[in-house]
Amino acid sequence: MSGQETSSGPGIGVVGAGAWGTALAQMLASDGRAVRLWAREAALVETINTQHCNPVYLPSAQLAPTITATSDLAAMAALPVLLWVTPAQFLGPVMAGIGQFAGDLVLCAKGIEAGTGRLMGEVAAQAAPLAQIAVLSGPTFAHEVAAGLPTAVTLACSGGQAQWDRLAPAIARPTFRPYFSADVTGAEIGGAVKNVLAIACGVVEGLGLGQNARAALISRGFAEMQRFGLALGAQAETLSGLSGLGDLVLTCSSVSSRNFSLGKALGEGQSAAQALSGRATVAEGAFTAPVLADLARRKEIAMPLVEAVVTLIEGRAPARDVVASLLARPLRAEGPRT
Ligand SMILES: NC(=O)C1=CN([C@@H]2O[C@H](COP(=O)(O)OP(=O)(O)OC[C@H]3O[C@@H](n4cnc5c(N)ncnc54)[C@H](O)[C@@H]3O)[C@@H](O)[C@H]2O)C=CC1
Ligand SMILES: O=C(CO)COP(=O)(O)O
Repeated sequence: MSGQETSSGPGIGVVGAGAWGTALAQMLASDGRAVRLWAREAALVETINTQHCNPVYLPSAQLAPTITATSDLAAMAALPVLLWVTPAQFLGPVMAGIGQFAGDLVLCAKGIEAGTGRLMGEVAAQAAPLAQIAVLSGPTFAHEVAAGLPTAVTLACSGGQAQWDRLAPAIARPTFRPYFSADVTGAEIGGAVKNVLAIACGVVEGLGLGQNARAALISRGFAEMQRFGLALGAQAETLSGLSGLGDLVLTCSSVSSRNFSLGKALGEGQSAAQALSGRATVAEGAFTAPVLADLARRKEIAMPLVEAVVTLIEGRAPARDVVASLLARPLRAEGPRT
Protein backbone atom coordinates (compact mmCIF):
# COMPACT_ATOMS: atom_id res chain seq x y z
CA MET A 1 0.00 0.00 0.00
CA SER A 2 1.26 3.49 -0.76
CA GLY A 3 -0.36 5.73 1.81
CA GLN A 4 -2.86 6.98 -0.79
CA GLU A 5 -6.34 7.76 0.44
CA THR A 6 -8.68 4.79 0.16
CA SER A 7 -12.44 4.63 -0.21
CA SER A 8 -12.60 3.72 3.47
CA GLY A 9 -10.68 6.82 4.67
CA PRO A 10 -7.18 8.18 5.08
CA GLY A 11 -4.11 6.26 3.93
CA ILE A 12 -1.71 8.14 6.15
CA GLY A 13 -1.57 9.07 9.81
CA VAL A 14 0.49 11.29 12.08
CA VAL A 15 1.14 10.26 15.68
CA GLY A 16 1.79 13.24 17.95
CA ALA A 17 -0.07 16.55 17.71
CA GLY A 18 2.62 18.90 18.94
CA ALA A 19 3.78 21.68 16.63
CA TRP A 20 5.61 19.37 14.23
CA GLY A 21 3.02 16.60 14.02
CA THR A 22 0.26 19.15 13.45
CA ALA A 23 2.29 20.96 10.77
CA LEU A 24 3.03 17.66 8.99
CA ALA A 25 -0.68 16.76 9.05
CA GLN A 26 -1.53 20.17 7.60
CA MET A 27 1.11 19.77 4.87
CA LEU A 28 -0.15 16.27 4.00
CA ALA A 29 -3.75 17.54 3.85
CA SER A 30 -2.82 20.54 1.69
CA ASP A 31 -4.05 18.86 -1.51
CA GLY A 32 -7.34 17.76 0.03
CA ARG A 33 -6.26 14.30 1.15
CA ALA A 34 -7.62 12.86 4.37
CA VAL A 35 -5.15 12.60 7.28
CA ARG A 36 -5.64 11.00 10.69
CA LEU A 37 -3.84 12.77 13.58
CA TRP A 38 -3.29 11.16 17.00
CA ALA A 39 -3.13 13.44 20.04
CA ARG A 40 -2.69 12.25 23.60
CA GLU A 41 -4.76 15.11 25.02
CA ALA A 42 -8.53 14.41 24.73
CA ALA A 43 -9.38 18.12 24.82
CA LEU A 44 -7.05 18.76 21.91
CA VAL A 45 -8.68 15.99 19.86
CA GLU A 46 -12.02 17.71 20.40
CA THR A 47 -10.67 21.16 19.47
CA ILE A 48 -9.00 19.92 16.29
CA ASN A 49 -12.15 18.08 15.16
CA THR A 50 -14.60 20.87 15.94
CA GLN A 51 -12.59 24.10 15.51
CA HIS A 52 -9.87 22.89 13.13
CA CYS A 53 -7.03 24.47 15.07
CA ASN A 54 -4.34 23.52 17.61
CA PRO A 55 -4.14 26.50 19.98
CA VAL A 56 -1.78 24.68 22.36
CA TYR A 57 1.09 23.76 20.03
CA LEU A 58 0.54 25.46 16.64
CA PRO A 59 -1.67 28.51 17.18
CA SER A 60 -0.68 30.12 13.86
CA ALA A 61 -2.48 27.62 11.61
CA GLN A 62 -6.10 27.16 10.54
CA LEU A 63 -6.17 23.41 9.92
CA ALA A 64 -7.62 21.61 6.92
CA PRO A 65 -11.04 20.05 7.58
CA THR A 66 -9.75 16.75 6.14
CA ILE A 67 -7.57 16.31 9.24
CA THR A 68 -9.38 14.07 11.73
CA ALA A 69 -7.97 13.78 15.24
CA THR A 70 -8.23 10.75 17.51
CA SER A 71 -6.73 9.53 20.78
CA ASP A 72 -7.22 5.89 19.74
CA LEU A 73 -3.83 4.38 18.84
CA ALA A 74 -5.46 1.20 17.49
CA ALA A 75 -7.17 3.35 14.83
CA MET A 76 -3.72 4.61 13.77
CA ALA A 77 -2.25 1.11 13.55
CA ALA A 78 -4.80 0.23 10.85
CA LEU A 79 -3.17 2.72 8.43
CA PRO A 80 -0.37 1.66 6.05
CA VAL A 81 1.87 4.70 6.69
CA LEU A 82 2.48 6.47 10.00
CA LEU A 83 4.59 9.57 10.60
CA TRP A 84 5.77 9.27 14.23
CA VAL A 85 6.21 12.67 15.86
CA THR A 86 6.10 12.13 19.63
CA PRO A 87 9.17 13.71 21.31
CA ALA A 88 12.22 11.45 21.49
CA GLN A 89 11.92 10.57 25.19
CA PHE A 90 8.30 9.39 24.73
CA LEU A 91 8.75 7.48 21.48
CA GLY A 92 9.27 4.04 23.03
CA PRO A 93 6.44 4.14 25.60
CA VAL A 94 3.85 5.47 23.12
CA MET A 95 4.93 3.14 20.30
CA ALA A 96 4.55 0.14 22.58
CA GLY A 97 0.82 0.76 22.09
CA ILE A 98 1.03 -0.33 18.43
CA GLY A 99 3.64 -3.07 18.76
CA GLN A 100 2.09 -5.16 15.97
CA PHE A 101 2.14 -2.35 13.36
CA ALA A 102 3.63 -3.75 10.14
CA GLY A 103 3.45 -0.77 7.76
CA ASP A 104 5.85 2.10 7.01
CA LEU A 105 6.92 3.95 10.14
CA VAL A 106 8.47 7.36 9.42
CA LEU A 107 10.32 8.70 12.46
CA CYS A 108 10.30 12.50 12.77
CA ALA A 109 11.58 13.18 16.31
CA LYS A 110 15.14 14.43 16.74
CA GLY A 111 16.93 13.05 19.75
CA ILE A 112 18.70 10.21 21.55
CA GLU A 113 16.96 8.20 24.27
CA ALA A 114 18.26 9.13 27.74
CA GLY A 115 19.31 6.16 29.84
CA THR A 116 19.87 3.82 26.90
CA GLY A 117 21.75 5.99 24.38
CA ARG A 118 19.62 4.55 21.59
CA LEU A 119 18.86 6.40 18.36
CA MET A 120 15.16 6.60 17.43
CA GLY A 121 15.42 3.79 14.86
CA GLU A 122 16.78 1.43 17.50
CA VAL A 123 13.98 2.34 19.91
CA ALA A 124 11.37 1.83 17.18
CA ALA A 125 12.87 -1.48 16.04
CA GLN A 126 12.27 -2.85 19.51
CA ALA A 127 8.85 -1.24 20.10
CA ALA A 128 7.38 -2.09 16.67
CA PRO A 129 9.60 -4.88 15.27
CA LEU A 130 7.40 -5.61 12.24
CA ALA A 131 7.41 -2.04 10.92
CA GLN A 132 9.62 -0.78 8.07
CA ILE A 133 11.53 2.20 9.44
CA ALA A 134 12.28 5.49 7.67
CA VAL A 135 13.55 8.81 9.04
CA LEU A 136 12.29 12.23 7.93
CA SER A 137 14.59 15.05 8.99
CA GLY A 138 15.81 18.43 7.80
CA PRO A 139 15.52 22.20 8.22
CA THR A 140 11.80 22.41 9.01
CA PHE A 141 10.34 24.99 11.35
CA ALA A 142 6.79 23.74 11.94
CA HIS A 143 5.04 27.10 11.46
CA GLU A 144 6.65 27.55 8.03
CA VAL A 145 5.67 24.05 6.85
CA ALA A 146 2.11 24.62 8.10
CA ALA A 147 2.00 27.88 6.14
CA GLY A 148 2.96 26.05 2.94
CA LEU A 149 6.38 27.68 2.59
CA PRO A 150 8.91 25.71 0.48
CA THR A 151 10.76 23.07 2.51
CA ALA A 152 13.14 20.20 1.66
CA VAL A 153 13.95 17.20 3.84
CA THR A 154 15.97 14.01 3.87
CA LEU A 155 13.79 10.88 3.78
CA ALA A 156 16.11 8.05 4.79
CA CYS A 157 14.58 4.65 4.06
CA SER A 158 15.80 1.47 5.75
CA GLY A 159 13.98 -0.39 2.99
CA GLY A 160 15.95 1.44 0.30
CA GLN A 161 14.51 2.29 -3.10
CA ALA A 162 11.41 0.09 -2.76
CA GLN A 163 10.32 1.88 0.41
CA TRP A 164 11.09 5.27 -1.14
CA ASP A 165 8.87 4.37 -4.10
CA ARG A 166 5.99 3.83 -1.66
CA LEU A 167 6.67 6.80 0.60
CA ALA A 168 7.69 9.59 -1.77
CA PRO A 169 4.24 9.93 -3.40
CA ALA A 170 2.57 9.63 0.00
CA ILE A 171 4.65 12.43 1.57
CA ALA A 172 5.81 14.83 -1.17
CA ARG A 173 3.67 17.88 -1.92
CA PRO A 174 4.32 20.84 -4.26
CA THR A 175 6.07 22.82 -1.51
CA PHE A 176 7.38 19.87 0.53
CA ARG A 177 10.23 18.09 -1.15
CA PRO A 178 11.82 14.92 0.25
CA TYR A 179 15.22 13.74 -0.99
CA PHE A 180 16.02 10.03 -0.93
CA SER A 181 18.71 8.56 1.28
CA ALA A 182 19.42 5.04 2.48
CA ASP A 183 21.46 6.37 5.43
CA VAL A 184 19.05 6.14 8.36
CA THR A 185 21.83 6.51 10.97
CA GLY A 186 23.18 9.67 9.34
CA ALA A 187 19.74 11.31 9.22
CA GLU A 188 19.09 10.46 12.88
CA ILE A 189 22.45 11.74 14.12
CA GLY A 190 22.30 15.06 12.28
CA GLY A 191 18.92 15.96 13.81
CA ALA A 192 19.87 14.88 17.31
CA VAL A 193 23.26 16.62 17.42
CA LYS A 194 22.13 19.90 15.85
CA ASN A 195 19.64 20.48 18.68
CA VAL A 196 22.47 20.46 21.22
CA LEU A 197 24.58 22.80 19.09
CA ALA A 198 21.60 25.15 18.69
CA ILE A 199 21.56 25.56 22.47
CA ALA A 200 25.23 26.57 22.28
CA CYS A 201 24.46 29.08 19.51
CA GLY A 202 21.67 30.53 21.64
CA VAL A 203 24.15 31.01 24.48
CA VAL A 204 26.41 32.97 22.13
CA GLU A 205 23.42 35.16 21.25
CA GLY A 206 22.38 35.59 24.87
CA LEU A 207 25.88 36.65 25.88
CA GLY A 208 26.08 39.08 22.93
CA LEU A 209 29.26 37.48 21.57
CA GLY A 210 28.58 38.45 17.96
CA GLN A 211 28.13 36.85 14.58
CA ASN A 212 31.77 35.79 14.09
CA ALA A 213 31.44 33.64 17.20
CA ARG A 214 28.19 32.13 15.95
CA ALA A 215 29.70 31.21 12.57
CA ALA A 216 32.72 29.70 14.33
CA LEU A 217 30.43 27.69 16.56
CA ILE A 218 28.41 26.37 13.61
CA SER A 219 31.64 25.28 11.83
CA ARG A 220 33.27 23.72 14.87
CA GLY A 221 29.95 22.19 15.90
CA PHE A 222 29.64 20.63 12.47
CA ALA A 223 33.12 19.13 12.95
CA GLU A 224 31.81 17.51 16.16
CA MET A 225 28.72 16.22 14.34
CA GLN A 226 30.94 14.71 11.65
CA ARG A 227 33.34 13.07 14.11
CA PHE A 228 30.46 11.51 16.03
CA GLY A 229 28.42 10.57 12.98
CA LEU A 230 31.25 8.99 11.02
CA ALA A 231 32.28 6.96 14.09
CA LEU A 232 28.74 5.57 14.27
CA GLY A 233 28.63 4.66 10.58
CA ALA A 234 26.86 7.71 9.12
CA GLN A 235 27.76 8.80 5.60
CA ALA A 236 29.57 12.12 5.13
CA GLU A 237 27.12 13.34 2.45
CA THR A 238 24.16 12.82 4.78
CA LEU A 239 25.83 14.87 7.51
CA SER A 240 26.59 17.70 5.07
CA GLY A 241 23.05 17.51 3.61
CA LEU A 242 19.61 18.73 4.68
CA SER A 243 19.31 16.62 7.83
CA GLY A 244 22.77 17.59 9.10
CA LEU A 245 24.39 20.87 8.10
CA GLY A 246 21.13 22.24 6.65
CA ASP A 247 19.23 21.82 9.89
CA LEU A 248 22.22 22.98 11.95
CA VAL A 249 22.34 26.27 10.07
CA LEU A 250 18.57 26.82 10.41
CA THR A 251 18.35 26.00 14.09
CA CYS A 252 21.46 28.02 14.99
CA SER A 253 20.10 31.14 13.31
CA SER A 254 16.72 31.94 14.82
CA VAL A 255 14.85 32.33 18.08
CA SER A 256 12.06 30.40 16.33
CA SER A 257 14.11 27.40 17.50
CA ARG A 258 13.16 26.26 20.99
CA ASN A 259 16.70 24.94 21.48
CA PHE A 260 18.27 28.23 20.40
CA SER A 261 15.89 30.21 22.63
CA LEU A 262 16.71 27.95 25.59
CA GLY A 263 20.41 28.64 25.03
CA LYS A 264 19.73 32.37 24.72
CA ALA A 265 18.01 32.33 28.11
CA LEU A 266 21.03 30.52 29.60
CA GLY A 267 23.37 33.09 28.04
CA GLU A 268 21.25 35.89 29.53
CA GLY A 269 21.83 34.43 32.98
CA GLN A 270 18.86 32.16 33.67
CA SER A 271 19.52 28.77 35.23
CA ALA A 272 18.54 25.70 33.21
CA ALA A 273 15.76 25.01 35.70
CA GLN A 274 14.38 28.54 35.23
CA ALA A 275 14.71 28.41 31.45
CA LEU A 276 13.02 25.01 31.19
CA SER A 277 10.24 25.55 33.70
CA GLY A 278 6.79 26.35 32.40
CA ARG A 279 7.60 25.32 28.82
CA ALA A 280 4.75 23.37 27.18
CA THR A 281 7.01 22.75 24.18
CA VAL A 282 10.04 20.52 23.98
CA ALA A 283 13.71 21.59 23.63
CA GLU A 284 15.09 18.16 22.69
CA GLY A 285 18.72 19.23 22.98
CA ALA A 286 18.43 19.54 26.77
CA PHE A 287 17.63 15.81 27.01
CA THR A 288 20.00 14.71 24.26
CA ALA A 289 23.10 16.65 25.44
CA PRO A 290 24.00 14.51 28.49
CA VAL A 291 23.44 11.18 26.74
CA LEU A 292 25.27 12.36 23.61
CA ALA A 293 28.25 13.53 25.69
CA ASP A 294 28.26 10.18 27.48
CA LEU A 295 28.25 8.22 24.21
CA ALA A 296 31.04 10.42 22.82
CA ARG A 297 33.21 9.97 25.93
CA ARG A 298 32.82 6.20 25.78
CA LYS A 299 33.89 6.20 22.15
CA GLU A 300 36.67 8.74 22.83
CA ILE A 301 35.22 11.26 20.38
CA ALA A 302 36.07 14.86 21.22
CA MET A 303 32.90 16.99 21.47
CA PRO A 304 33.90 20.07 23.52
CA LEU A 305 30.88 22.14 22.49
CA VAL A 306 28.47 19.37 23.47
CA GLU A 307 30.33 19.01 26.79
CA ALA A 308 29.98 22.77 27.33
CA VAL A 309 26.21 22.56 26.83
CA VAL A 310 26.02 19.73 29.39
CA THR A 311 27.98 21.85 31.88
CA LEU A 312 25.46 24.66 31.47
CA ILE A 313 22.38 22.44 31.63
CA GLU A 314 23.66 20.79 34.76
CA GLY A 315 24.37 24.23 36.26
CA ARG A 316 28.04 23.45 36.93
CA ALA A 317 29.38 26.83 35.72
CA PRO A 318 28.06 30.18 34.48
CA ALA A 319 27.89 30.74 30.73
CA ARG A 320 30.79 33.24 30.62
CA ASP A 321 33.13 30.80 32.40
CA VAL A 322 32.14 27.99 30.03
CA VAL A 323 32.93 30.18 27.01
CA ALA A 324 36.24 31.27 28.57
CA SER A 325 37.35 27.67 29.02
CA LEU A 326 36.41 26.82 25.43
CA LEU A 327 38.52 29.76 24.19
CA ALA A 328 41.45 28.63 26.37
CA ARG A 329 41.66 25.20 24.76
CA PRO A 330 45.04 24.39 23.13
CA LEU A 331 45.46 25.59 19.53
CA ARG A 332 45.30 22.78 16.98
CA ALA A 333 44.83 21.92 13.31
CA GLU A 334 41.39 22.55 11.83
CA GLY A 335 41.17 19.26 9.95
CA PRO A 336 39.90 15.87 11.13
CA ARG A 337 41.46 14.30 14.20
CA THR A 338 43.45 11.17 13.60
N1 LIG B 1 8.54 22.04 16.10
C1 LIG B 1 9.34 21.94 15.06
O1 LIG B 1 9.52 22.90 14.31
C2 LIG B 1 10.01 20.63 14.76
C3 LIG B 1 10.09 19.63 15.70
N2 LIG B 1 10.72 18.46 15.39
C4 LIG B 1 10.81 17.37 16.36
O2 LIG B 1 9.54 16.80 16.51
C5 LIG B 1 9.42 16.23 17.81
C6 LIG B 1 8.13 16.70 18.43
O3 LIG B 1 8.25 18.09 18.63
P1 LIG B 1 7.03 19.09 18.55
O4 LIG B 1 5.94 18.55 17.71
O5 LIG B 1 7.59 20.41 18.18
O6 LIG B 1 6.51 19.08 20.07
P2 LIG B 1 5.88 20.29 20.88
O7 LIG B 1 6.94 20.89 21.73
O8 LIG B 1 5.12 21.21 20.01
O9 LIG B 1 4.81 19.55 21.81
C7 LIG B 1 5.15 18.66 22.84
C8 LIG B 1 4.56 17.32 22.49
O10 LIG B 1 4.93 16.40 23.50
C9 LIG B 1 3.80 15.61 23.82
N3 LIG B 1 3.95 15.04 25.15
C10 LIG B 1 4.10 15.69 26.31
N4 LIG B 1 4.18 14.79 27.33
C11 LIG B 1 4.08 13.55 26.77
C12 LIG B 1 4.09 12.23 27.27
N5 LIG B 1 4.22 12.00 28.57
N6 LIG B 1 3.98 11.22 26.39
C13 LIG B 1 3.85 11.44 25.07
N7 LIG B 1 3.83 12.69 24.52
C14 LIG B 1 3.95 13.71 25.37
C15 LIG B 1 2.65 16.57 23.70
O11 LIG B 1 1.42 15.87 23.58
C16 LIG B 1 3.03 17.30 22.43
O12 LIG B 1 2.63 16.57 21.30
C17 LIG B 1 10.68 16.63 18.58
O13 LIG B 1 11.57 15.57 18.56
C18 LIG B 1 11.24 17.79 17.75
O14 LIG B 1 12.66 17.87 17.84
C19 LIG B 1 11.27 18.24 14.17
C20 LIG B 1 11.19 19.18 13.21
C21 LIG B 1 10.58 20.47 13.42
O1 LIG C 1 14.07 20.87 14.31
C1 LIG C 1 13.66 21.99 14.12
C2 LIG C 1 13.81 22.68 12.82
O2 LIG C 1 14.31 21.83 11.84
C3 LIG C 1 13.00 22.74 15.20
O3 LIG C 1 13.96 23.14 16.09
P1 LIG C 1 13.61 23.42 17.62
O4 LIG C 1 13.12 22.11 18.18
O5 LIG C 1 14.87 23.90 18.22
O6 LIG C 1 12.51 24.46 17.64
